[in-house]
Amino acid sequence: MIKVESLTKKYGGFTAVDDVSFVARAGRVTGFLGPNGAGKSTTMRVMVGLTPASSGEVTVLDRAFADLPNPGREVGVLLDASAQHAGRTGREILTIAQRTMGLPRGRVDEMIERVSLTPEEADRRVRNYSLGMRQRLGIATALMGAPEVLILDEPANGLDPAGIRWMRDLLRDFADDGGTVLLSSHLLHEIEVIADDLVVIGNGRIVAQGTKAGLLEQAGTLVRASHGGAVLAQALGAAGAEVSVLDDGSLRTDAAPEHVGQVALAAGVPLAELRSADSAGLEEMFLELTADTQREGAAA
Ligand SMILES: Nc1ncnc2c1ncn2[C@@H]1O[C@H](COP(=O)(O)OP(=O)(O)OP(=O)(O)O)[C@@H](O)[C@H]1O
Repeated sequence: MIKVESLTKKYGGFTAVDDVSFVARAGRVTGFLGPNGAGKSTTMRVMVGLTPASSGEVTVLDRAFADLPNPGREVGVLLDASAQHAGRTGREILTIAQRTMGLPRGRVDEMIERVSLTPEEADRRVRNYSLGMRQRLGIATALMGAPEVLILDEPANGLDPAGIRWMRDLLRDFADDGGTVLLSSHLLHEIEVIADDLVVIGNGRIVAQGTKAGLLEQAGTLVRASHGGAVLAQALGAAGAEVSVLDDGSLRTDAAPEHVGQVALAAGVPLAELRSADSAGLEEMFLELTADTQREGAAA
């Protein structure tokens, strides 16, 4: 389990992480989601003792990371796949990790195989690795000590579609075996398939958190009128529903689809589409929640 309590991180006068609290539980994959610069990496860096907190605290398995006697055996960390000595081979990097953690030598080959690097690739210098190969090497290092917790910053970066599926399966199995997985992404679709819980951050603040199912429910209903969208929005508002207008002119509302259908019928508005919000609805909600932090000013 990872517990973040009222964490604040300031760089001079700038608050990168602002009173953030959440828990990543054992047996579950927690997706840490937010646009570029939202504060995900900073939170994770504090988590593993690379950056001191300005206030608040983070515990991993009920202890501060610095107090874990052999951290690699308890927490697997992948923050920056490129932060490796470029002149070393993948095998050398894994061997250093294996020795530091006091593990049997055979563990290196086991991990190389686990992340599907070929022996020839493992003997190549990291400067010649593709980004996807670096990620695989980083995941191999993180898994080396058979930890209970995985903390991964944007692990899907650079992986091809088959690699992304491979990683999903790996993380799913890890959580199903009772492990805790926290993984960050700026792309909802990248983690929503695998995450059980989501923590959404924007501008250093948590803007939503909960189970994926609960957040999907909150994402409500999507409705698109053939014409008369404004009339429908007004009628839904008059019926006590919350309504927001999306970029394509469709509406997102907290009213149930059945209720929306009744309101549309009463208002004489023909519908082109009516459905419970699925992942597209979650994406819209994510964009709305973090709208003021999106550089492109996306969302309604
Ligand atoms: N050492 C530092 N000094 C000053 N500001 C920093 C420092 N490290 C991070 N920041 C700022 O803190 C904010 C949060 O950065 P962070 O890297 O945590 O975001 P992120 O959510 O991981 O973004 P991305 O998805 O782009 O990786 C950014 O505005 C960043 O510029």
